[in-house]
Amino acid sequence: MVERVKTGIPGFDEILNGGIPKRNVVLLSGGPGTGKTIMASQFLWNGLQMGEPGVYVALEEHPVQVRVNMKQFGWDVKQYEQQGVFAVVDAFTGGIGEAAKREKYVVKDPTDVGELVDVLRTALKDVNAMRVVIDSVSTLYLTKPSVARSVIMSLKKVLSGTGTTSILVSQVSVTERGFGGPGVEHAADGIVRLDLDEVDGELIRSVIVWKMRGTSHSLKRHPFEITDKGIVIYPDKVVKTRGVVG
Ligand SMILES: Nc1ncnc2c1ncn2[C@@H]1O[C@H](COP(=O)(O)OP(=O)(O)OP(=O)(O)O)[C@@H](O)[C@H]1O
Repeated sequence: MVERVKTGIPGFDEILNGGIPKRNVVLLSGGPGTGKTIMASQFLWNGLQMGEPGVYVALEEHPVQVRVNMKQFGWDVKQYEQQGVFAVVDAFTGGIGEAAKREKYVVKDPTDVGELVDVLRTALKDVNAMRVVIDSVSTLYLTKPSVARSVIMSLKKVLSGTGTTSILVSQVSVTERGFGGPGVEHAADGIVRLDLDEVDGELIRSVIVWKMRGTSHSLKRHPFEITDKGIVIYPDKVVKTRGVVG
């Protein structure tokens, strides 16, 4: 039987038939404001509650902001950082600024994937990470799409070498049907896509598991909500092209 990592996100483990197969590198893809960062943070926080250490690689936001954002959902990671079971890798500031000086894991040149991999490897080892989030991988190849696959493969090597299960956040534009480009999509073990669609004058959130190596899973598009406790997916409901059918 395949070993699984429970996301603990209400409804998500159900549509994954029990959770993400261990060691999978999952691309979490979606347009702006679809809930990628919240879902990825919730995955890490739930891991901490289950005694599974984690690492958050911040490429899009200041590490201080990452902690503030998580706290808004009641996910205060401070004590876990102090205990050494959670780490934020700062791949955002380049070490510039007063707040950045207090960060333990800093990537001096965030465009240098080699340096990022080295700092990540240290953080993974220090906290004995079982879960990792990279938010977002798109930042690493935005200006050079041709290197996307090699970037993902370098990350995959360090991640699978340590036995972690990971979520790589992938940003796509509102109109894009794909998940972040062919190199990335084929290299990932799983693809989960979040969407935000206007239906009858209202934005509807939905999630679909496009692929997940090592398991069967729901092939349906399920509605979800963002609450003040995080994401809640409705596994018994399906979103059709227009409107929600219960
Ligand atoms: N407490 C909350 N309750 C309900 N919805 C919220 C709450 N906080 C944030 N949201 C919703 O979540 C959205 C942001 O989610 P998130 O930051 O995860 O998006 P994202 O997919 O990472 O976007 P981007 O790629 O633009 O960074 C907001 O636009 C808002 O609609």
